[in-house]
Amino acid sequence: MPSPKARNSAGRSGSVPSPGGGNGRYEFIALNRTPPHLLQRQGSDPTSARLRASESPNRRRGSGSSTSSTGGQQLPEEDCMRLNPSFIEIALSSLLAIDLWLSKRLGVCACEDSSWGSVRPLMKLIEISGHGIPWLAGAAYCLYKSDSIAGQEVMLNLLMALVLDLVLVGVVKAAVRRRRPAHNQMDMFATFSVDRYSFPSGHATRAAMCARFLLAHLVLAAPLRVLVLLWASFVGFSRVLLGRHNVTDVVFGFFMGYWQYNLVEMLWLSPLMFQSMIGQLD
Ligand SMILES: CC(C)=CCC/C(C)=C/COP(=O)(O)O
Repeated sequence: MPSPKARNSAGRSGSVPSPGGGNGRYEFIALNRTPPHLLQRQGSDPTSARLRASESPNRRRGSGSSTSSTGGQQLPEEDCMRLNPSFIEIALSSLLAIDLWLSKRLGVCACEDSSWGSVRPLMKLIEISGHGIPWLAGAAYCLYKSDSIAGQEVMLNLLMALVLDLVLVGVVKAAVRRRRPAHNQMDMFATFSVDRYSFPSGHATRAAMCARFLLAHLVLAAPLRVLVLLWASFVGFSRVLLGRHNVTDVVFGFFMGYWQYNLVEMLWLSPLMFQSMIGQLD
C-alpha cells in the first residue's frame, strides 16, 4: 500500500521525477516544484527572467546542475544571461548604431559623386591645415627662426606636444583597431600604418590640443581666438564630411586632444631645462 507521501506526489500533475526518486528526497523535491505550465509562464515573463538571470552562479550551482530545468526542458545559463543585457551594453550598442547611421548621412563629401562632392577640395584644404607635417614643419621653422629664449621655449614645447600627440594617437589606434567608415576613400597624404584605423581622429586630437596651446601661449587678440576655435571645430567636422571618420572618433579625439594639452602643461620644458639641452648640443 502506498504511503500518504507517495499518494500526494502521484496526485500532483506538477511533480517532476528527480534523481532521488522513490525516497523521501523525491517527495521533498516534487512538493516544492512549481507546475510546468506556471514555469513556462515564468520563463516568458521578463521580470522573472531577469530575476533568474541575476541569480548568483553559486545559487544556480546549488540547484545541482549548471543549467536551469523547466519541466524537463534545459535552459543554458548563457540564455538566461542574454535575456538580461546590461544597461551599459544596450546604451553602447545603441550609441554605435546611431554613430554609424549619422556618420554615413554626414559623409556628404566622401567622394566627388557625393551630394556635396564639389566642396571636397575645400574640405581637403582644411584637412591639410590639421595634418601633422605642416604643424611639425611650422613649429621646427619657428624654433629655428626665434631669437628669444621665451619664443624658443614655446616652440620647443609645441614640437614636444605634436610628437606626444602622434605617439598617443598611434597607441590608441593600434589598441582599438576600429576600421574607417566603408564610404571613406583612402587618399590622404603622408600617413602612418596605424592611420588605416579611425579611432580616435588624429586631426581632431591635434586640432583640440593645438587650439588650446595657441590660446594659452600665442594668440591673445579676441577675433583671432575665435578664429582658432572655429578652425579646430571645422577640422573635426570636416573629418566626418570627408567620410574619414565616424562622429564618435572625432568627439573622442577632441576630448583626447583637450586632455593631452594638460599633459603638455605638466611636462612643460622650462627655460632652464631648455638651456641645459642647448648646452649639451653645443
Ligand atoms: C605623417 C605625420 C607626421 C602625421 C600623420 C597625420 C595623419 C594623416 C593623421 C591621421 O589623422 P586622422 O586620424 O584624423 O585621419
